[in-house]
Amino acid sequence: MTDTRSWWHTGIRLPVTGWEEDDISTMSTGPVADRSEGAPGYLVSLYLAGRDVLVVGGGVVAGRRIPALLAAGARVRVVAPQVSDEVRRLVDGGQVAHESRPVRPGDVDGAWYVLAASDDPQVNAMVAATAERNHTFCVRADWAPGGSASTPATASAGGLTVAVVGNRDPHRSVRVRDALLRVLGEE
Ligand SMILES: C[C@@]1(CC(=O)O)c2cc3[nH]c(cc4nc(cc5[nH]c(cc(n2)[C@H]1CCC(=O)O)[C@@](C)(CC(=O)O)[C@@H]5CCC(=O)O)C(CC(=O)O)=C4CCC(=O)O)c(CCC(=O)O)c3CC(=O)O
Ligand SMILES: NC(=O)C1=CN([C@@H]2O[C@H](COP(=O)(O)OP(=O)(O)OC[C@H]3O[C@@H](n4cnc5c(N)ncnc54)[C@H](O)[C@@H]3O)[C@@H](O)[C@H]2O)C=CC1
Repeated sequence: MTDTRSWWHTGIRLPVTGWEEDDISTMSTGPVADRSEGAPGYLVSLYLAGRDVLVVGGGVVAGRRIPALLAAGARVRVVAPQVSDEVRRLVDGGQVAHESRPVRPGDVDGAWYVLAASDDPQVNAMVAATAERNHTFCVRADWAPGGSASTPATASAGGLTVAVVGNRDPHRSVRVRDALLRVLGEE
């Protein structure tokens, strides 16, 4: 049995403790709405040194993003039943903590930033909705409008970092990022 609480600006009901499959139907639209209205993101640079970051899922997307989190000094905790060889190497090397099990809502507690990168949309929806309730920014890897943050295509050169984020077109963002990197090289 799960206690639920109305969530003020969407009416979505979120579990206060525990999480059952049945809860998902009440939250699967994710935290929502404004994103589809085309408002641009407000760009910031997160200083994550010593701060807890939760990564849900330990596959291809997690493996691509965790190195950048570690480079920023984040304390990365991966919760996933299985991890890729790349993530396994980071776990074995002591660079990230890993809990080998399905994620639970309480895992979001205390995180400054969350990556919902499992391959199960319902799980990502639960994680994004729980992060929303906690006022923790969250990227949802399978369906960006359901999250509250996006991962830009980035590169650093000459003491500058460029970040390109578009409208869910990562290949275009990568092309523009690479073009900007050439400009940085000439600067
Ligand atoms: C919106 C955003 C939100 C976020 O996840 O943060 C998002 C969303 C989604 N991406 C999807 C697919 C892919 N994305 C990539 C690659 C990258 N995606 C990245 C960022 C972002 N991706 C965010 C902002 C993007 C922007 O607005 O510009 C990059 C730039 C940064 C990074 O990941 O580090 C990185 C390039 C890194 C580099 O090369 O340097 C690849 C290629 C690959 O994996 O090799 C594929 C495989 C398919 C393909 O090839 O097209 C899907 C569909 C998932 C599905 O099919 O279920 C969604 C979901 C959706 O659009 O809702
Ligand atoms: N945003 C982006 O840039 C991209 C997004 N995607 C999307 O992101 C998702 C993940 O993609 P990949 O990393 O390629 O998948 P993957 O199959 O490599 O890894 C999935 C991970 O999720 C974990 N997982 C499954 N159920 C879980 C649960 N209940 N709790 C915690 N972890 C759980 C698995 O153990 C595994 O570690 C997919 O849904 C895909 O659609 C895919 C490519 C790029």
